[in-house]
Amino acid sequence: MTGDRPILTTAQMIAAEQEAIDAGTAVETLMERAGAALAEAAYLYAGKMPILILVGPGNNGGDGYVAARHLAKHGVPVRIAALGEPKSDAAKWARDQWEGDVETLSEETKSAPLLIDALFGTGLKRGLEDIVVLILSRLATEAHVRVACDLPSGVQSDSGVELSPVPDFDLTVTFGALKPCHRLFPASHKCGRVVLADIGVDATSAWAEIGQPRLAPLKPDAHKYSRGLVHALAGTMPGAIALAAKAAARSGAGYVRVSTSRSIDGLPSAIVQTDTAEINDQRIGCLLVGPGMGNLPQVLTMALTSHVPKVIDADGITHLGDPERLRGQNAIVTPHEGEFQRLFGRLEGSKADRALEAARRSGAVVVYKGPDTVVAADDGRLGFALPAPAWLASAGTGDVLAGMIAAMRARALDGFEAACAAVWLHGRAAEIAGPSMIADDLIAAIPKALSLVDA
Ligand SMILES: NC(=O)C1=CN([C@@H]2O[C@H](COP(=O)(O)OP(=O)(O)OC[C@H]3O[C@@H](n4cnc5c(N)ncnc54)[C@H](O)[C@@H]3O)[C@@H](O)[C@H]2O)[C@@H](O)CC1
Ligand SMILES: [K+]
Repeated sequence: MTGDRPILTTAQMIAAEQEAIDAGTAVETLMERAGAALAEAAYLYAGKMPILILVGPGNNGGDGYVAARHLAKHGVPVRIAALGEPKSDAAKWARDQWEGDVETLSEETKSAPLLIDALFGTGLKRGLEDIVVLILSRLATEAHVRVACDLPSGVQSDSGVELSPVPDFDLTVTFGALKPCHRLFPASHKCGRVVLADIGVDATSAWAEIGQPRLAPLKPDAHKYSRGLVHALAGTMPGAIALAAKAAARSGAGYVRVSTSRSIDGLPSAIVQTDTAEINDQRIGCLLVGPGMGNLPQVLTMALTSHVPKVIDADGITHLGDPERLRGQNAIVTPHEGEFQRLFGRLEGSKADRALEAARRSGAVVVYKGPDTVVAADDGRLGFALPAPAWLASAGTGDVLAGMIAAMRARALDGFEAACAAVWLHGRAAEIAGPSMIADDLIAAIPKALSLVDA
């Protein structure tokens, strides 16, 4: 995912910051850049409106003091309300640079049209005290625009979990790199727009946001097999495999074939229906099993005898039973939460940790679906999807995703890249299809989503 925006844990962020400090950049310089970026982003977003900045005791609060100084230069009234005195040297430095008053944050604190939350960032250790939650919630409700410094206070940076209730923000300005909480639910849906400011810290990681895929353009001498043959195995519910097969075809597979014991109505004539399995055909770029498979575990067992790359979805996952069956299968599995727990049990850690552990245990690429889909590979790569539209939660959209992944895999992307490309395109197709879409409309929107990537 070269070029995609890296996502750093708190430990990685501290290490990156330390590297910059060791190379000669003072921590105050980093804070100055962060606070200036926060001020600029807030000003560009909200314009000239009176501001209240809430500052905490750590460096997140330090960023808030710096931002106040920069915003005051624009001639807007800026007030600061502090939750305690600054504790770190850098935050004390930032406090000393601020020439205005500092109020004590309390139930009496008056709101302002623009609220900037610089209470806590990556250093949050526990939930906010109840009284602070209440004050923050009131001030957020009374503001017209809410901006979070680095991340909303109350959010645990590495997991996206809310350690205490968090209001909705319009904008989050983060520094150096995205953090897992910007892309993991529920925090991902509280951040609003996320602006990433460069503060001169070198951020590299095997974790990244899933960005726009780079698909090789079609070669002039392309033929149907070079574009990829997707072979789908039907089961008891043909509607689901029909959706997946159509999605594969619309995603650019050169040839889509469905093995089925009875004719499936409504499949385009371009999708070939066959009553033989043909799973050992060496031309197959990707085998697709699971959507609508129903209670026919023998279909999965047969698929697992084939050596071609495969996507295993839905009932296929349910019937796997043991993740070890995936080892050596060159497989991509696409569980939602319930299927994930059935296959891998209740794993520890954040969704990112769980996805990676599942990939290590199975050797498969794991597309762990939800409002915060992540894609994990057993070599440690982890992709975080952009927040997907909520209207994707409807019947058949998972079958469509499985078909899209199969098409990307069949065009010879590696399993991880194929899954990331399909997840990105699926999200964009959903945006194009709009709030009242059904799974069929999502398929119809795939060509427009593909045109965004110029493939
Ligand atoms: N890592 C980096 O490269 C940079 C980080 N910066 C800022 O620094 C922030 C991290 O700063 P810190 O590590 O000082 O952490 P924070 O500012 O998030 O807070 C840490 C302080 O809050 C206290 N604390 C934690 N949870 C609490 C709770 N629930 N109630 C009361 N007190 C609590 C801690 O004891 C500590 O004193 C980032 O979020 C970012 O805003 C920027 O200044 C620029 C550079
Ligand atoms: K904050």
